[in-house]
Amino acid sequence: MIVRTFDIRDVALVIPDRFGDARGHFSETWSDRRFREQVADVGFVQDNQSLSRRKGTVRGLHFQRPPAGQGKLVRVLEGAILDVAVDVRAGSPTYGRHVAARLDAAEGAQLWVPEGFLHGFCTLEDDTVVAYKVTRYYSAEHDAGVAFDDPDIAIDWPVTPAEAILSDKDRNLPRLADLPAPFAWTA
Ligand SMILES: Cc1cn([C@H]2C[C@H](O)[C@@H](COP(=O)(O)OP(=O)(O)O[C@H]3O[C@@H](C)C(=O)[C@@H](O)[C@H]3O)O2)c(=O)[nH]c1=O
Repeated sequence: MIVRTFDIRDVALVIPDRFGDARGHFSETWSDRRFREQVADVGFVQDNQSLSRRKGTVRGLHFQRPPAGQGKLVRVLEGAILDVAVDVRAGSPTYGRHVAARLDAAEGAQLWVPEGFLHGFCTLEDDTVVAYKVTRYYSAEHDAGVAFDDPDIAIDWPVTPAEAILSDKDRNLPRLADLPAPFAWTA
């Protein structure tokens, strides 16, 4: 397993080993022991999966407010995404900055998005299936988000705001600066 780090502390790109043979390949996509030792000492309680039918679908930027904050380990089963994590930990030297990584089914790379980050993605192909493990259960009352095209965050999405396919909920999210407190984590 290869673990790549970024300028923003605690986010990581995880590339599991793949063992290929004449049939195809085999991969341990997550191991509790290895993940705790090499990436983050966290446990996961829920697995999520979404299908986005159209290329250019944007989901995000989402998070759950404390105390229901979630770390997410994101991977792609079919298709490809640009996956984004935005640091919103109060006091973090990289507050408001983000990392963006291409995740696709062909390579099998995963993005570790810790608690205290907004998360979102844009599909790069039709019929893209995203799967992710989360460290806390879904809580509708703590569910919150920030506009994917917030100019203060300035993510270089592969689609324009007019082209992006969004849920009604995501179309009406506030900017980070306008997010009602309390929302922040301490770095
Ligand atoms: C996220 C989630 C949603 N739901 C329900 C609520 C709603 O009726 C339906 C669709 O929810 P949403 O529109 O929020 O789904 P979606 O826009 O795909 O939300 C997801 O986006 C990505 C970027 C994330 O990071 C996730 O944590 C999650 O926020 O599924 C659950 O039952 N459990 C869950 O864990």
